[in-house]
Formats: sequence, C-alpha cells, structure tokens
Amino acid sequence: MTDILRVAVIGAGRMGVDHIQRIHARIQGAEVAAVVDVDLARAQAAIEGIPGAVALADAEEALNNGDVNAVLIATPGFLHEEILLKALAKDLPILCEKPLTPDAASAWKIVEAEKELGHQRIQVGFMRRFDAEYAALGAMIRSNELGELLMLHHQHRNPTTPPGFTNEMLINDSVVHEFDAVRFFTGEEITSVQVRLGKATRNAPAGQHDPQHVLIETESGVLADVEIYVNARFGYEVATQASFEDGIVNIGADHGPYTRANGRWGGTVTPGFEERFAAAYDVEIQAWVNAALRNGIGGPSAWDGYATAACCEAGVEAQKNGQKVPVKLNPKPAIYN
Ligand SMILES: NC(=O)c1ccc[n+]([C@@H]2O[C@H](COP(=O)([O-])OP(=O)(O)OC[C@H]3O[C@@H](n4cnc5c(N)ncnc54)[C@H](O)[C@@H]3O)[C@@H](O)[C@H]2O)c1
Ligand SMILES: O[C@H]1[C@H](O)[C@@H](O)[C@H](O)[C@@H](O)[C@H]1O
Repeated sequence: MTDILRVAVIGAGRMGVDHIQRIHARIQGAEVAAVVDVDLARAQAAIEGIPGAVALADAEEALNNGDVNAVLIATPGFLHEEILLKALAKDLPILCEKPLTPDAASAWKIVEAEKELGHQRIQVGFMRRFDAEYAALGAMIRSNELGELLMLHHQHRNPTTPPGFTNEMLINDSVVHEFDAVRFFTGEEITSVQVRLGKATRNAPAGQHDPQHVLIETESGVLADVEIYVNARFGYEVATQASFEDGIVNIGADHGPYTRANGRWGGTVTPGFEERFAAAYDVEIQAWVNAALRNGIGGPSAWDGYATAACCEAGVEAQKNGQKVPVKLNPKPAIYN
C-alpha cells in the first residue's frame, strides 16, 4: 500500500504527452516519476518542468527503477503485450491505453497472466465510459426508463490519420472504442461483426479504404452500426444515437457554446480527441489512481481488452470477406466477475 503513485509513462507521443501533463497538473495522488521513449529526446522534452522525473529510453529500466510504483502504457498497440507482461510480473498497477493488444491470442495471454497473478492490475484506456454523456446514456439504458434499447447508431470521424495508419487500424485502433461502447451500453458481449466497404473518399492515403460501415450484433440481438471515417477533414466527431422502445437519445453530436455574432450563428467542432475527451481522460486517470491506491482498478479491465480484441479480429476478417463473422470468446476467468 502506498499513498502516492509514482508513474512511469511509456511512450511520449501524442497520447503519452497528454497524460503526462494531466498527471502533473490535474490528477491527485499521482506524480510522473519517469518518462520512457525510444526517442530519448521526446522523453526529455516531456519531463521539462516536472521536478523529480527522469527520462529514459528503455521501459525495462523504468520498471526496475525503485522510484516507480505504477505504469501508464502509451506506446502503439502492437507493442503493449511485452510491457504489460513485464509490468504484471512486478505486480504494478497498470493503465494501458487502448487497444490492450491488437489480436485475441495476445490479449488472452495477458488475461491468463493476470489470472495467474490472482487479482486485477490492468485498467484499459477506454475513456468514453468516463465521458459525462456516455455515462448518462449508460444509466438511462440500465434504468429502462425509455423501455428496451433496440439499436445504436455510431459516428466516429477523425480529421486525418497519422503516417502508418493501416486499413486494419480503422478497426483495431478506432472501432475498438465502439466495440467497448456497445458492450458498456448493453452489458452484453458482441456475437458478430460485419464490415461493408462502400464508396471511398479520395482523401484517404494509399491502402486505406475510408469510410467503412461496421455492423455489430449483441447477445440479445441489439444491432449497432458504426460509420468509421478517419479522413473526414472537417474535425473530430464521436456521436451516438440510441433507439429505445419509447424514445430516441442523441449524445456527442454538437458542441457549445453556441454563439450569434457578426451575422452568423453556431457552435464549434473539436479538432481532435484531446479536446473532445479532455474531461473524460481526466476522470478516467483519476479513477485509475484512486483505485490503484487501494490495490484495485477503476474502469475497464483486461477482460474488456480481450473481448474487444476478439471483436477487432473478427472485424479485420470481415473487412476482407464482407461476411458476418462470429466473435468467439474463451470462458471468463472468475477474477473478472
Ligand atoms: N484513448 C484514446 O482516445 C487514444 C488516443 C490516441 C492514442 N491512443 C492510444 O495510445 C497509444 C499511443 O498512441 P499515440 O497516438 O500517442 O502514438 P504516437 O505514435 O504519437 O506515440 C507513440 C510513442 O511511443 C514511442 N515508442 C515506440 N516504441 C517504443 C518503445 N519500445 N518503448 C518506448 N517508447 C516507444 C514512440 O517513439 C512515440 O513517441 C496507442 O495505443 C493508441 O491507440 C488512445
Ligand atoms: O488512437 C485514436 C484514438 O483512440 C481516438 O480516440 C480515436 O478516435 C481514433 O480513431 C484513434 O485512431
């Protein structure tokens, strides 16, 4: 038991730097102890103005540093497995950015390692669960106040993608959020995924088919569709419309404040996820810290990471064959009940 988390942030890229600033400036009960990046200059730049933090080029060095007692993983998804296994072996609290890992077999290895440890140490960075509107819609669904939830319609639009963003990453890196959202809203597992590739934008880089239409089905037959459109140019938008027996609910579609000035009226479009989900990331990281200080986790688990990785794997197969691909899950270990 400790009264302060001394966090090693692994990966000082776009998301890592955002989390470093948040832990340093806004989060209670945690401090940045180390920042690791293979590009040491990035790590050094990221610790500027953070007293007591060290910059390192190797994650293992941070895990062996006696001043570190927690880990936040913000490297690209295909690198998560190795760091997760090493951090679990040291029984450290872990916040792992999504995806847990990009495929079901590697995600299952993580679940098995945690099962072996005997308690949950990994929280996965599905921050939408901490967004006020997501939380409110989740509560409405559970209360049944509008009757049964029947369908979910998701829009997930990014302005552009970074270099190296493959066609598979539209599913593994982006739609993974909707897989988690659908599971969160319905409290059910996803049973199948289908992907349709329609007319594509000229603005997508070579190798990416954009946009794509993803159809998801849950255990009770709730249907969810996702428009994933990652070169939409106009800004960043993540929105959902939920159809109930007795009403329709929209979240995330527009952003105030609404202004009338200079002969025009309107609101704003957020440029990226940092702005759209700023408050949600703060709540997410604070929940992780609070729980980690009590030796627990405060949000989505490695099981959620595994279940969504299985959906991603089905989604990537469905991208190729256009068919409805079943999602198969191993039995849930008791530590996740
Ligand atoms: N929750 C969200 O909304 C959200 C948003 C963006 C990114 N992410 C996730 O965060 C993670 C990072 O994404 P990003 O956009 O910040 O990527 P990025 O490419 O901007 O940054 C990744 C950083 O990791 C470093 N790195 C690579 N290999 C490393 C290694 N072996 N050890 C240490 N550092 C290494 C790179 O040099 C780079 O600085 C991904 O898993 C991504 O899916 C989540
Ligand atoms: O890694 C990012 C991040 O997870 C964002 O939240 C999502 O909107 C993007 O599509 C994805 O590429």
